[in-house]
Amino acid sequence: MPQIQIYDTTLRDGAQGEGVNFSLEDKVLIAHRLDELGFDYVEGGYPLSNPKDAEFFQRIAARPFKHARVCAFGMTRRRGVKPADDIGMKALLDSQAPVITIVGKTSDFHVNEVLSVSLEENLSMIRDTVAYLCGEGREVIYDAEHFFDGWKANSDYAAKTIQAASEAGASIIVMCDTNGGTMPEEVATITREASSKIDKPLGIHTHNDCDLAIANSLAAIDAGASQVQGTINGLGERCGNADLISVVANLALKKQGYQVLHDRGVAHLAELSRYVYEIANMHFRVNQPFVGPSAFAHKGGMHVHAVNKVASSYEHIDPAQVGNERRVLVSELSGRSNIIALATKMNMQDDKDLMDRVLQQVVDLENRGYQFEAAEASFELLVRKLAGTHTPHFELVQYHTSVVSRGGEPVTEATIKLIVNDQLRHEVAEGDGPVNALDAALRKALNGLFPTLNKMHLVDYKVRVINSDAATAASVRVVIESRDESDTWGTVGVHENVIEASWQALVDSIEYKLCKEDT
Ligand SMILES: CC(=O)SCCNC(=O)CCNC(=O)[C@H](O)C(C)(C)COP(=O)(O)OP(=O)(O)OC[C@H]1O[C@@H](n2cnc3c(N)ncnc32)[C@H](O)[C@@H]1OP(=O)(O)O
Ligand SMILES: CC(=O)C(=O)O
Repeated sequence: MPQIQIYDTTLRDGAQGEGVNFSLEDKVLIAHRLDELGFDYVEGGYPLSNPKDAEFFQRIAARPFKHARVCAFGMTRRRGVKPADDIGMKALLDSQAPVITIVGKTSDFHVNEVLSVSLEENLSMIRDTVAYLCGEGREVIYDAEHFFDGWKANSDYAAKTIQAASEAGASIIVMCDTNGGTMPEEVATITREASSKIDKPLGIHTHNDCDLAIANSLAAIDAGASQVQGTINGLGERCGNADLISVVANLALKKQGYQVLHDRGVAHLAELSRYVYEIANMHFRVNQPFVGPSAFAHKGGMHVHAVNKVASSYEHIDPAQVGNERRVLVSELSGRSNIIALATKMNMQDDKDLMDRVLQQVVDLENRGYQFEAAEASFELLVRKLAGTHTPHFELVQYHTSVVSRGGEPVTEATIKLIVNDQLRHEVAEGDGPVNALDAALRKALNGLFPTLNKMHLVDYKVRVINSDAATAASVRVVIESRDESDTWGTVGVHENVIEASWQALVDSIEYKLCKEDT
């Protein structure tokens, strides 16, 4: 079975994506995670570009990878300069990286119009650079920039560029669809043509400008490429690079005959994807294939009915194969099967009368603007309340919020009166806004009695107007996402008053946490 090398460039090409900015610490953490999961190459950055990228390689040298080879990225020598005198070469060698990835021009158009050198000088730049770095004992991977565009425009010249790199000692020639505009059938044809021109293996590096980066990567592999470059979650310049999460999952689970990473790596793809989003401080792409929270989320009543009988009826793989999980969503599109599937977690699925009442209540509440898809914790509390098994941990007597501005920064305050364990608790707190102040006052009133609340915090707060034609009398829906050390959960509140809607979602969030601790 051919082994396909997985080359990650999240830390270099991924960092070229808009809004992506990794600290040195972030880069080191991600790099080690990739190594643990069996990635073959990890490109750490461009040492000439900035001190952070240069330092990255020192950090990896101090704590080397177990499996992966670390690569430093750079371009061919500058025009008219000997490699030994080129500051780019010096930075690459100083990085001590055992692998150096060199990008060079393939397209005569780019050589003439962008680099502004003769076609011959570009060939010398490629040859000299690769030979010099190989002579210094490094493995050199050659990234042929604008490879497919160059090949279509002038295949003779494009072939000469990769022959120069190959003959100078590059270990692999990587065909780059730099502008992301190539179609899969062109990738396949050109890969076959290119492989007849050199006796080195080929790799593929694609961009997603036509939403074809993954298809193009797979097309090249089917046509004989043995390395695929890409990034976690498809981060990268413009529309991004090929998403290695999907590339790996497709190679390991959908296509026959390829070996990638090792089993442990494939089963941890969901975790890896979320880890990188978390470190990059980006939101998950909910419908991201294989690993997104919605990738195996079933909403339509007929789907859930079938999945409850045979999971494969609406799932192309078992979600556990990539470390994801099946979810059943509750909404106005639900049938009894959705409710039963969720109530199974609470062991209440056999109470048919209860299931009917829950379904009725969900449909009524959704009609009033509630949504339970992102508020599974509110749904669980609803089921417990209808079943008569929920004992609230506290009871509201009253809350009050105020915002006072005397021309400067407004001061927001909340007071709260609660009955907890038959005692009246009365607390006041300030906050950035009314919801933050309410949250602070509520915690003040409860923390002493329920210390586990210290471990929970709100991670997201969303407000949405749900019947906008009613102008200021419109209802709003508030969805709060909360987290503790092990779980994330969503709660919902709906009211004409945003504070009351927030309060409902806040109370559900805290009640859910306390119920979780009771069981
Ligand atoms: C397809 C890719 O993604 S390649 C990677 C792209 N990534 C980045 O550019 C991020 C890191 N880059 C950087 O930090 C900077 O661009 C540096 C340090 C590399 C260079 O900075 P500067 O010297 O200020 O040059 P600048 O970025 O303005 O322009 C690029 C220069 O490289 C030259 N160049 C471009 N490609 C190549 C190449 N393959 N070989 C040699 N020179 C090249 C250009 O002609 C230009 O030089 P010129 O101004 O003498 O014509
Ligand atoms: C090398 C590279 O990042 C590209 O050509 O897209």
